[in-house]
Amino acid sequence: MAAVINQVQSDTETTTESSVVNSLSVTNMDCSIIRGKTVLVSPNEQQFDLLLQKLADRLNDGRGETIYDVGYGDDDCESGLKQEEYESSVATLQALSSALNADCVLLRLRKGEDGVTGQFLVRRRIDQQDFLEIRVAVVGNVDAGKSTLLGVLTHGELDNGRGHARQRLFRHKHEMESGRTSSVGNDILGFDSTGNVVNKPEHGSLDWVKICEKSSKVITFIDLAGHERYLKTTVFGMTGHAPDFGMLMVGANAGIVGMTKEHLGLALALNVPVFVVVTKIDMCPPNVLQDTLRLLVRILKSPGCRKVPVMVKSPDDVVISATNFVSERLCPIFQVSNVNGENLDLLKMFLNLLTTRIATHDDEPAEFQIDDTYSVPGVGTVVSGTTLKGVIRLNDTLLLGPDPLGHFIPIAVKSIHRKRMVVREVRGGQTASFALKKIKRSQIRKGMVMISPSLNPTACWEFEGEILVLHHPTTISSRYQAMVHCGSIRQTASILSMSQECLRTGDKALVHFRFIKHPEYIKPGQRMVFREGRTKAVGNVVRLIPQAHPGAQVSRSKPNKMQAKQQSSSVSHTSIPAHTCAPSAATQQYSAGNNAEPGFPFESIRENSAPRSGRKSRGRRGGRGRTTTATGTPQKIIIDSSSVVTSHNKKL
Ligand SMILES: Nc1nc2c(ncn2[C@@H]2O[C@H](COP(=O)(O)OP(=O)(O)OP(=O)(O)O)[C@@H](O)[C@H]2O)c(=O)[nH]1
Repeated sequence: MAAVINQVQSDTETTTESSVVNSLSVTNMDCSIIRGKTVLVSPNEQQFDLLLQKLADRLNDGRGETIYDVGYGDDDCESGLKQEEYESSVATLQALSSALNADCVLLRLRKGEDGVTGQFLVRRRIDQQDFLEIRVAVVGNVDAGKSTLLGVLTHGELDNGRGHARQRLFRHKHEMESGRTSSVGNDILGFDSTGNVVNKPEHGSLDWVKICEKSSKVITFIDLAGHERYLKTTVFGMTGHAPDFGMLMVGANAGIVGMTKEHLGLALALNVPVFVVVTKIDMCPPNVLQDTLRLLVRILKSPGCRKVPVMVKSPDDVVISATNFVSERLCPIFQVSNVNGENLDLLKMFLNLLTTRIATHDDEPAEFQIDDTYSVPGVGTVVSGTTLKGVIRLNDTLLLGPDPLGHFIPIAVKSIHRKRMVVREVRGGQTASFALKKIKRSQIRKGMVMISPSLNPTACWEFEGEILVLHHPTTISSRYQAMVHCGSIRQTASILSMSQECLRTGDKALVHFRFIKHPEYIKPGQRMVFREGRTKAVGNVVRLIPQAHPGAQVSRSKPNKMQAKQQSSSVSHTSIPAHTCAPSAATQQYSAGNNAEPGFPFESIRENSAPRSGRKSRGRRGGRGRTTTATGTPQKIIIDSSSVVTSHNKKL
């Protein structure tokens, strides 16, 4: 055994990881010889090769990292090794890891009656050009401590309780003055291959390129606004920035107030797994903290939410919750203080163990959604966004569009940046900025895409979506105009017809939408959420209507009853082609939740006694009751009504 390990260790010095794996003559893996709890104790050469191949596959699947169990048999009752067996197993795992240019770190050691077991993080060592990227959307009510926590995590300095740590994160003068986040901001936290934080602020600011160069994994926090006034921006951050996870922040003293449930509902609707961070435990009386936690647990367990809350209090809890977090049902809860630093280590450890949810789809044609545009002096037009599929390389020519006429134009990628670092390629799941050749910024808008020409993209004016109304104060009927958010698309659309005459809270319907300004690039299967004031409906795109063209005008007059019946029956009887999508699990979950509890998933649970701090929902121009509707995930839809017509034909 020792000879095998020594052989592999000396190999490592002279061979690269790929050559080691390629040199393995493991064609048809017979995994039966590497089963059982003792397989790592003293593997023969063939077993070692198979173990190496298996670990390499697991690292590839996990984009450079995996959690490895030592001493566990195929059956739980078989687990546990003698101390010396365990030590030999760990030595083998270390040899396997270093043969693959990876580090191996103990996460959890258990000594039971049956023997010793361990869980290890195996992570590839730093590649200066590549790192695993995880996006975490940070949501929660105003003053929950979102910006403060990000300042503390990324800059490594505690807060003074009066907003010291958040100052570094604000992007606008008015944010510094008011202490309120109003825009979508990004902050990064890098971890090296052994799980240590690499952020080292120099003169108070962070050098993103240095962080990325030293990191095997980078967490990007999408810092969103807590105030109701900026909900539209927050929704855009959740839909357009494709977060892997949501971090819901709750101030321990204020409790579940204001936008907390709204943001939780939004994450649920978008199928984004959520973990909760309760802040300010240093200044919160124990009975108030207990009340907050009790209410939080009740909300998470409620029929509309159906989560399994887990209080994280020790490193073991972190490992258990992180390894099971892929399932959207688990909801870890952390209790931290940004002032005295209590439990921040547990949170960092959890962040270090998060794994990406978006598959790379490297072999598929490239798709990139644009969420922002810039004009950079000396560089030209720059677009930023998320690569949804495929690989985009320097000098690739992609199709950019759709323009107002629905056309896509060829465009060459002049340079690529990932987190301000110059790179030669980006792949699915990664955010990036591209400098584009020969195009003006004014020709590009958020919501456009850059697509591989092989996809032959077409723009769409009209589509059908299946929606479930979670809550609406009155009814939604045809001619309802609302803003649709779909991935990074944000545009007003009209409802042309519905499978029901009107929709009320708890209703599910097939709805025919039409964009009012320009066509968009959307696809069946995209998640949809409707928002009106607060999150009220979810759904997904079911079918695109290709024959619709810009000349087709949206009928503004209310159809008579007969027309409405005809319209509704034509929609409800529309046959859905094979390529269209079945209702998503989330829609069904909401549906189930709503059967039990019509309306907003948590409507029946009363907030705690703390008063709501948010203002009344008002439009940007202060108009009364400007309503909004929404949709969401890989590409999500949110409808934000600019004029809502009730069943009595009155504008709200
Ligand atoms: N004592 C104490 N104060 C905290 C803690 N976390 C944040 N604060 C304070 O709470 C206040 C609000 O924190 P912010 O980080 O601005 O809250 P926010 O959630 O980002 O608010 P918006 O950006 O408006 O959504 C600041 O004065 C912080 O110093 C904590 O753990 N303990």
